[in-house]
Amino acid sequence: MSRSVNVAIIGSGVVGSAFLGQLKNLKHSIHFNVIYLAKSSEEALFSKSYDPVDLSTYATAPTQTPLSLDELVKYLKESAKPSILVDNTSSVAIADFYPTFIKEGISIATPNKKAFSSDISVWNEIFKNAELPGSGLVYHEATVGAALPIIGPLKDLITTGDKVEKIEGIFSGTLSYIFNEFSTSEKSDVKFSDVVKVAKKLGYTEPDPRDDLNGLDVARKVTILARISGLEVKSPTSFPVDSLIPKQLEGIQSANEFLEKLPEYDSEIQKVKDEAFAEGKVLRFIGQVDVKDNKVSVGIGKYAFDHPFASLKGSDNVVSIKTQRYVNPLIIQGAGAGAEITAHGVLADTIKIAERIAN
Ligand SMILES: NC(=O)C1=CN([C@@H]2O[C@H](COP(=O)(O)OP(=O)(O)OC[C@H]3O[C@@H](n4cnc5c(N)ncnc54)[C@H](OP(=O)(O)O)[C@@H]3O)[C@@H](O)[C@H]2O)C=CC1
Ligand SMILES: N[C@@H](CC=O)C(=O)O
Ligand code: NA
Repeated sequence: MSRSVNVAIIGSGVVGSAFLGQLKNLKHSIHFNVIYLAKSSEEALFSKSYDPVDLSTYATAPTQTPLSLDELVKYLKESAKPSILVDNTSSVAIADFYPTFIKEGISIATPNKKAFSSDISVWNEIFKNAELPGSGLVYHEATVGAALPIIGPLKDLITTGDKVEKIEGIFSGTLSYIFNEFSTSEKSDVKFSDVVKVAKKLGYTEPDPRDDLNGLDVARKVTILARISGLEVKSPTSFPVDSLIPKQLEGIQSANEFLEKLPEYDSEIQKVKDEAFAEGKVLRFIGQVDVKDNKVSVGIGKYAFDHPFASLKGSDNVVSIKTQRYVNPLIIQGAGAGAEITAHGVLADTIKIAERIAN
């Protein structure tokens, strides 16, 4: 008989619905039995008898109120098979519950950065519990650079005895696009506020572009990489993070009003771009982890026209990892955001877990 696992999925937004599509079409020797699907915080599909959720009809099938997280733990523990929780939300409440899921033997695959990049106490509890006998596994490759292989290879290097010296990269698909368009090796008069508006129109930004421009998303990714590399980063606000939101616009309520007023501040960032251009450099929004000097930072950096970061295209991410073994840094580059790209990273993690726990 083929091996199988039970799967509980939370969230069916941009990444979640792509994940459900890929899982529906998955061909694998292990059977993935979806016994719980919370489509949103209001609607869930599950049954007391653990009948599989039909992924062809989930969008229109009748729903129930989701289980509380305590109830979900109980429901999964009482199912006859090992279980994987796939968290495709950005919920802090769910992230704060990861230590409990793991302690109770439920494994986690997720692109949700919150648990790994908030207060260090949650991180410590997750990885302390993951060492307990019978605990669940935790895979979160898609929390940095979507499916790009960053976390897995970094952990492999460290586990096998390498020492990370410096990690530097462009970790935001949105800010990559914005700076790749705004600051180029060709002279251009394109305005920062216009590029932000186009990025929003193309669907690259968060619904409120300030959630990209404030640098916090990059700070979260950098926090994760710094912690894996051995630095005790307290939180994503415990180190310098440059915000691209002009000080004068910080108090504004609506995203639309913010976008209307942003052109008034174009000259500030234009000046920085022109100065860089005069030096033969472009601007890029980068995250840096300097393990040797115990320093983490997020902000605008200047790179020579012939530097690999300067020739980045579209919304690609790029990460440079310098270690004792990789004296010439290991460079990982490619799409670091998007529904299908992120979903396949989460599904690949789900499969990796299943290969270890299915019975
Ligand atoms: N989009 C991308 O390119 C990338 C995304 N990620 C990460 O992936 C995660 C998902 O992103 P994305 O799909 O874009 O975000 P969305 O906002 O599109 O989707 C999140 C979904 O989660 C649902 N949700 C929130 N809380 C709960 C809950 N308690 N129970 C059930 N459902 C809930 C929301 O529904 P509702 O609000 O209606 O309850 C929403 O549909 C995030 O953590 C994001 O940071 C990572 C890499 C790239
Ligand atoms: N908004 C993020 C998406 C995933 O983390 C990005 O632009 O990279
Ligand atoms: Na990744």
